[in-house]
Amino acid sequence: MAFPLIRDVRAYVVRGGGADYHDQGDGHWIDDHIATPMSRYPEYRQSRQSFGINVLGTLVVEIEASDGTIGFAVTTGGEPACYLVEKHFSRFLIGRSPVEVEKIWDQMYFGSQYYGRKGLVVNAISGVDLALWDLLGKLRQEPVYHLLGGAVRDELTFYATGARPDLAKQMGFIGGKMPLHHGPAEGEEGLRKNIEELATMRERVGEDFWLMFDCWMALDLNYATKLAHKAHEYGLKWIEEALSPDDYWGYAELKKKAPPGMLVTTGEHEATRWGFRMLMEMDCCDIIQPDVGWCGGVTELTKIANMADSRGIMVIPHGSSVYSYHFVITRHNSPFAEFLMMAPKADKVVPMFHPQLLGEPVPVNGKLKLSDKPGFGVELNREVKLHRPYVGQGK
Ligand SMILES: C[C@H](O)[C@H](O)CC(=O)C(=O)O
Ligand SMILES: [Mg+2]
Repeated sequence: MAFPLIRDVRAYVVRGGGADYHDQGDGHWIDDHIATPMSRYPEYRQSRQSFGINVLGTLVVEIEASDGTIGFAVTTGGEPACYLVEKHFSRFLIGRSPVEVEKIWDQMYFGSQYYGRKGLVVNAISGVDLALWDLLGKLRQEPVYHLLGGAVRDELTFYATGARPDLAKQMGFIGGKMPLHHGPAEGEEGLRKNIEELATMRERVGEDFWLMFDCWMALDLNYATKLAHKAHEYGLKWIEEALSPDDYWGYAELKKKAPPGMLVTTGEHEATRWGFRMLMEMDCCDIIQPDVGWCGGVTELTKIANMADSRGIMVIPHGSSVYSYHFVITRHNSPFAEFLMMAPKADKVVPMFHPQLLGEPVPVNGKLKLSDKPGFGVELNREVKLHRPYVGQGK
């Protein structure tokens, strides 16, 4: 089957929520005194926006084929990622067939390796990769999960991330992951408050509902170990991203020191097969949590997940809405998915990437059946303000 060639690649910045889900207005639970590596500075403790967590905004990548079909994707990366896509990566796409997914990924990665390898550059690569899969699905008139091998179960099952696991339970989710509010700089009192919050939630949700702490890279090994042992008493299911993503040695120790039965999870800020190989070979965690918009896209996530599968490690992708749903539904070692509660009070289910996607599906009673719409099954909401700061070498 002959495919139309790629004739244009466009990259835009969008502000206000969406894929940059930390870019929210005042009073949102996601910016309410959450422990971070910057919490050691009192002036950056109350709000993550104060140190610039939302400085980038969303990157939108559109790839247009010569028959006018457009694939698109959103991820975090904003203006610097637009520069990379338009000025560097578009050369590996324009005039090429959209079926060359592997070759295009390889050329983007190795063509930028001298300044890239992780972080923003891999976010930009991920955005292009996801837009390419969306284009392929739209050209073939098939959902991406068909292209990835087909569903291994009928529907997705979700846990919720947000400030109100008690409400998440009422909404049908299987568990609730709470942000950790106090880090090591807030001493014993902060530790006590963290445990009190867990104890309160445990009382509200009962014994069997999963409760987890998301520590967003804020802790050191000693604090994380103490927190894990104190939280064990209240049945904490997992302790997430307790340490810096670079501290593989710390994670390996934490996994040894965690109470029996408590899972150590990490990986949302890790990238590529090589980064995840390190986490797995060093026995850093029980569950890896790649973000498909940050780890290298679906092309790279497949390689990461295959490695994890061979080691009996679960892959529960971080957030990412439809981009992770189409992957999770195809994998036995991804038995459930994350849903980020983006309602400011975490009291209702709203689309995770609102307002950037049209037709974004959401769980109902904690479950979701994926549609058969082509690509990732969503359209770009053109009512949001799209800003194209650079123009590359397209039509
Ligand atoms: C709630 C966390 O601090 C963060 O904003 C989201 C995250 O790490 C997750 O969903 O996992
Ligand atoms: Mg997390």
